[in-house]
Amino acid sequence: MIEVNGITKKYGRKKVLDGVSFTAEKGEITCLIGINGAGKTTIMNAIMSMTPIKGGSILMDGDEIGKDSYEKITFIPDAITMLPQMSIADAMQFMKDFYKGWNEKRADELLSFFRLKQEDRISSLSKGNRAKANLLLGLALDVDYLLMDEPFSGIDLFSREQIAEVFASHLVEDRGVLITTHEINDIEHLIDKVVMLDDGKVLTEFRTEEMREEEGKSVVDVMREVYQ
Ligand SMILES: Nc1ncnc2c1ncn2[C@@H]1O[C@H](COP(=O)(O)OP(=O)(O)OP(=O)(O)O)[C@@H](O)[C@H]1O
Repeated sequence: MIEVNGITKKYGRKKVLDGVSFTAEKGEITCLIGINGAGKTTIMNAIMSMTPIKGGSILMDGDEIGKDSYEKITFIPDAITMLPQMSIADAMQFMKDFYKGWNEKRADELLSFFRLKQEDRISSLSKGNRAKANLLLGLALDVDYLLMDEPFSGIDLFSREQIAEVFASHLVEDRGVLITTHEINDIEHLIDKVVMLDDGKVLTEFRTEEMREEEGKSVVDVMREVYQ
């Protein structure tokens, strides 16, 4: 489990995270929802130790996050970080050379699942295929937790559906997924837990099934109540 306990972050005098706490369990998809500037990316960066936090703590499976955590977690940013002149095959080879946890079998499976061609250059890919290649590179790593920043951002309906399908498949298996998204409609049925943020604070945190069964509300219903 990833436990975020009361983290605080300031940029200059501006408090961008103000005592944020939530948990993300293994085997579940947890979704961070919030309007632009709510603090979603800053939380992801804090979990990956890419930005220092001022107060609070972040634990993974009971231990404070540190350099050993990188064996267990990966961050898939909203844009592919590979050089444009690389082919998908080059990018996969790069990952294989640099990451112990590269799972070649899963990478090949993802390649055919997304119908990507190894020989295609990153620069020649459509936005949707670039997002899929980006996901492939992260999902093929044998880690327990996957952090994904806006995997659906700016891509067409069919690509979004295909990406959503991967979340429901064995390719994610029993790993813990923490995702930020605005495109809640495509994955609402797949999400186990929602954390709604505004202005650096958690407004509400709930399990989607409980919300549906006990209050008869969808995630979008709760979003309307909370943000409007
Ligand atoms: N390097 C930085 N320097 C100063 N302020 C920053 C920096 N990075 C982020 N911020 C501010 O921190 C706040 C939270 O930003 P963050 O990117 O985490 O939000 P977000 O919820 O991910 O937004 P978006 O949906 O637009 O990606 C915003 O007000 C942003 O302007």
